[in-house]
Amino acid sequence: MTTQQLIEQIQRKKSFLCIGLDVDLTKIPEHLLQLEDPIFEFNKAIIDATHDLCVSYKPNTAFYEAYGIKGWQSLQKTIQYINKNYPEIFTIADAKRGDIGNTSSMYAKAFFEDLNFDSITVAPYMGKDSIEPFLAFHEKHTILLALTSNEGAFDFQTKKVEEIELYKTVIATSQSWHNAQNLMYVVGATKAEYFREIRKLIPDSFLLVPGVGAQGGSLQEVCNFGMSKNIGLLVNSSRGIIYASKGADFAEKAREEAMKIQLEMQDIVNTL
Ligand SMILES: O=c1ccn([C@@H]2O[C@H](COP(=O)(O)O)[C@@H](O)[C@H]2O)c(=O)[nH]1
Repeated sequence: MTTQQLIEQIQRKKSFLCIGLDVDLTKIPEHLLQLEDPIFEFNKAIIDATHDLCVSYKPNTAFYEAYGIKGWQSLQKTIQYINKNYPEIFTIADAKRGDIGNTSSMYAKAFFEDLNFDSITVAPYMGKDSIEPFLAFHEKHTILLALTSNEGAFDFQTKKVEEIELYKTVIATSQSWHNAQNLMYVVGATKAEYFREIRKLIPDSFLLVPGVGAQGGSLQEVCNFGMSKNIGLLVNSSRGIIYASKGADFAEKAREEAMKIQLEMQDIVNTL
């Protein structure tokens, strides 16, 4: 998917919501556990109930890898279901990969070609040659961890190296890499006060923003400091939406939670 197609979808739906599909079998309704593939059935119901309110789904691969080969099959069925039924949706494999070049090429093939995701999250720690294999893919997007939502982000990411905070060096340096136009960045909603500085470096890049909902980040603050002229944000909530109810009404309740966020986003989009 091109960035322009993503922007058009945001304008059409008046939403920049990304719903995280982080399926934990201990948290889903019990009646689903009797089915052949409970993870896929859960995702399918959530997707059918929310696809018009969001522009993106983000399965975190850990929640699938944890269930071995069956988990990978559920992930594959989920992405195929989205691509077939809701092709306008921007899909994110939250896999946080990155390795020496030839290994990164294989990760890129796995997620972009075999699974056919639109994007993948990657860790910048191994540098340029670990990320450029992902950037080489046409109409695919590589989402670099810049300033993450967790407390541990302060251990390294905000530390200064030669007077500059590491997350700023990651952002500025990565902009010089080949095909840097295919980069997006992860910035946590819990770090809203940093968005103004980040926008000075990358005024137009898309930011994936996890951390509203269960982690307590504020959508309004993120938008105040982080919005670009084309919105430029994909704000993610996972647990806050998909686990709104453990009963038979789980999909309906997930829709209600997604709609609360989308209505807030609609007001924000309308002010542009
Ligand atoms: O900085 C980061 C990077 C990734 N995540 C991931 O996003 C979701 C958030 O889930 P919630 O349930 O809405 O808290 C999850 O998959 C994280 O691994 C993040 O939270 N922060």
